[in-house]
Amino acid sequence: MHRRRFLRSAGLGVPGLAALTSLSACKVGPTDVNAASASSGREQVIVVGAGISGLAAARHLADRGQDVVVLEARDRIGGRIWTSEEWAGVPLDLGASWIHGINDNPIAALAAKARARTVVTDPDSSTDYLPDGSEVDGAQEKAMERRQSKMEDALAAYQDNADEDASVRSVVERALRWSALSDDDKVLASFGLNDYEHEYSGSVNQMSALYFDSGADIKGKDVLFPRGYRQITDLLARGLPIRTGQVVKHIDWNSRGVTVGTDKDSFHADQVVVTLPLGVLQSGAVTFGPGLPASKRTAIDKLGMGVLNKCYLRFPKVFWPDTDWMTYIPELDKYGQWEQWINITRPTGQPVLLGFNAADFGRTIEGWSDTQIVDSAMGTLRTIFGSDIPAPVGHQITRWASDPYTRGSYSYNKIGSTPAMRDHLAAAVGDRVHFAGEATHRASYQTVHGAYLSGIRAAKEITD
Ligand SMILES: Cc1cc2nc3c(=O)[nH]c(=O)nc-3n(C[C@H](O)[C@H](O)[C@H](O)COP(=O)(O)OP(=O)(O)OC[C@H]3O[C@@H](n4cnc5c(N)ncnc54)[C@H](O)[C@@H]3O)c2cc1C
Repeated sequence: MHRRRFLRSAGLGVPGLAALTSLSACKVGPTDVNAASASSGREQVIVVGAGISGLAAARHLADRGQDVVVLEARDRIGGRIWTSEEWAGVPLDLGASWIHGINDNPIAALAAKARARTVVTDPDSSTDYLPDGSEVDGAQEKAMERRQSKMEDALAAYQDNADEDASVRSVVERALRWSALSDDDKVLASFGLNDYEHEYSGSVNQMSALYFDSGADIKGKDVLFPRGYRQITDLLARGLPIRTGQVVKHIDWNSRGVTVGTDKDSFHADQVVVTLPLGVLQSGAVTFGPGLPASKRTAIDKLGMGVLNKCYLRFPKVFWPDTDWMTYIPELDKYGQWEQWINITRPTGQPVLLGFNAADFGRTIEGWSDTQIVDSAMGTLRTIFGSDIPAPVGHQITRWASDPYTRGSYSYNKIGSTPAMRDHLAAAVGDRVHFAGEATHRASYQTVHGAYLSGIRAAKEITD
């Protein structure tokens, strides 16, 4: 989730529209994705995974006349794009919400093609609350901005001068002379550290100070989809042969071709595009024969898979301000808990709040029951808005780290990793096995557009 309100970001620029594939020349007519052929014949290309990168690759290949089949473990497409229809008339995104930076963003072009309505959210439209629930005033906000600039300057100086990596936390604590800070100052600085965790999904104890922000800068406004992000994946998937409920177990290749074995079938093709999330690759749930090159195995081991979880709460009425964001600065013993909230009322017209939890706390609460999570969220909301606020009438909660088909939310740069490792992750093996997915995009990892562009890149390795 990219929301740099207090912090400046530096970067390289988002890749342009050139890669946007044509949607007009579907090779196969419109079909229900689940109704694709049940045979396991030989295709030219197998795509593993029906997330945005796999769909982008398959779309590109099918539009250029390749026989392609997409194998997807889940009973739905979209992967980390997942629009819940559980509450009638209120589609909610449990994975990605935003197009981050609409300027030159291929997803913005797809949204226009899908005629999908978007709503801008403004990181500066925010109400911020202190540990006791009182609102941050102008002077306090200025002080926070100064502190956070200091943190960012310390990290930038480290990147310029250090030749050894260290954690974001250790560099910041050293620069702020942590042990000499008052508890109040530590509370504010901790809030700043957790902001990095919400942006990059890794723990600041493990995030690389040298490379945590190595990705591209976000250009333009952030927009979200009141009718859900699935409009984008549905558009890309139209007419593609997609086999859902196929859990890939092994991918083997030799000079004659590729065999992909699932829990049900065996598929054969000339080439395969693998879009398994980094967390799945790390888990070893899918084996590769005759084995992956050492550089790719190192990249899989060293890059980090972070966590960002969502908790939607639906109330009988609105009791919060009409800013897009609300932030809460907790006491030190509640580090990282319920610090960031977004007001879903404006996009949906419904009294719904969305609370985020990232990194360690985001991971910890996956072991809690829904009731425990909602109680914990309500504790923070009651501190801010008082004990007489209504109880929620519904909730929807994600547990991305426990999900066997992603094992985390998105990749981040962990101590010991380097940006070049993303290129190693992306590299084809033996001209038969191609790799895509958000973690393989050096400039725009962590994003939908990065994943999309990686799928196009992998497909072009086959067609160009
Ligand atoms: C909570 C959350 C919020 C986010 N917010 C944003 C945002 O606002 N904006 C943004 O740009 N990005 C956001 N992201 C990141 C974005 O969602 C991802 O970068 C992007 O969707 C990843 O696409 P992908 O194709 O690489 O992977 P995925 O979408 O994960 O696709 C991989 C596919 O492979 C399938 N698969 C896994 N294992 C197997 C197997 N063994 N056999 C067969 N299939 C398998 C999975 O089911 C999945 O469908 C968010 C992510 C999360 C989790």
